Amino acid sequence: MTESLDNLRNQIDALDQQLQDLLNERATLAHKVAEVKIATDPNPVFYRPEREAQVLRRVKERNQGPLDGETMARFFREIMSACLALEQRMKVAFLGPEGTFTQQAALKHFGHAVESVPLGAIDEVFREVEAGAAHYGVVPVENSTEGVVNHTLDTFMSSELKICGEVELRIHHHLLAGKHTQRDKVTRVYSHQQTLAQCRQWLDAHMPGVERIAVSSNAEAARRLKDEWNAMAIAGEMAEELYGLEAVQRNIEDRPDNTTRFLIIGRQDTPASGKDKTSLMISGKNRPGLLFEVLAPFRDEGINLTRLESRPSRTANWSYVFFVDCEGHKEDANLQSVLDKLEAAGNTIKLLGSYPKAVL
Ligand SMILES: O=C(O)C(=O)C[C@]1(C(=O)O)C=C[C@@H](O)C=C1
Repeated sequence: MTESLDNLRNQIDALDQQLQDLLNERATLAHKVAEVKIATDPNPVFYRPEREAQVLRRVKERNQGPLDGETMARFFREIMSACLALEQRMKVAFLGPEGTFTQQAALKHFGHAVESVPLGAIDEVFREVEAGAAHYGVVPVENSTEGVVNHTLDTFMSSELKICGEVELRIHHHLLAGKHTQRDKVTRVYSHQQTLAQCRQWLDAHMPGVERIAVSSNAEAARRLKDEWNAMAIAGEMAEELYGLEAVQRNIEDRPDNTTRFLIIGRQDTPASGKDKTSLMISGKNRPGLLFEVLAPFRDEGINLTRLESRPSRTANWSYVFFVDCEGHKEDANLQSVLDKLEAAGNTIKLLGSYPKAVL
């Protein structure tokens, strides 16, 4: 016999009560953790990315369903976010304005119990964290279609901040119209230059005569539709909602798996979480075989590289620095050995940080 609706709802009510009690019990423990941190450290660090990554990984591993592991991890993401806010409310600077994908990435990584602060440029995000005006910052670093965000890599050259996390976000772009847009008279489309590039084929096919105008962010593109009747914007859902726009066509990105990676930047090193990545900047004297020599120790130690980029060094023309991402933590013996070998060969190494691999 099927159970009555009332009976099932009574059972849900009882479980909700238990869940609520347990959540508050957990929050009380997090509060005690904060007291221990304050008592044992003159500069206590409340946000612990390595611990959060371990908790989220465990949630996914032990999950039995029917809810899937990803969904369950998102619940725990928010639970820890709220617990952390009881210890200290995090101020997280991001590449704004409100409604950017970077803000979406910040909330995906930290949960919603943080204060997110929009800033106008990538280097402003770095400076805000360096000055201690924000605890952490979030900046884009690469897109699966368009490649690296040069400005972010270049800013690391002049910053002592550490990478303490990464976030990946599936990026969907929508063609948006404002309340006043006359859809048959559109002569221009606004978006960030990276977005225009990610939608190039779609725009060629569907809006061939329309001028593409690059602006500072997708959110800025969306904002402009407020006072323009013959323009459209390309932006994501967050900007669409924030600026009250209407989607004319959804998901116009050329590649359906279009993904952007973001970095979390902070002032502290992050201990090992068990599944980590390390980012390095390596420069050496320009000579035949330099790149080969730089890469050989990684091969010898069996360390997998996940990214390799070269950028002008900005110290002399035609000299370059290599940005290398690899698996492992800087405290791992084999990575230590790579760093020793590279230094012994006269290269300059800047450790940009070891941090947990993205979990969500
Ligand atoms: O374990 C800690 O250090 C905590 O502060 C607790 C907790 C949690 O809620 O589990 C909260 C914030 C930290 O970023 C990591 C974990």
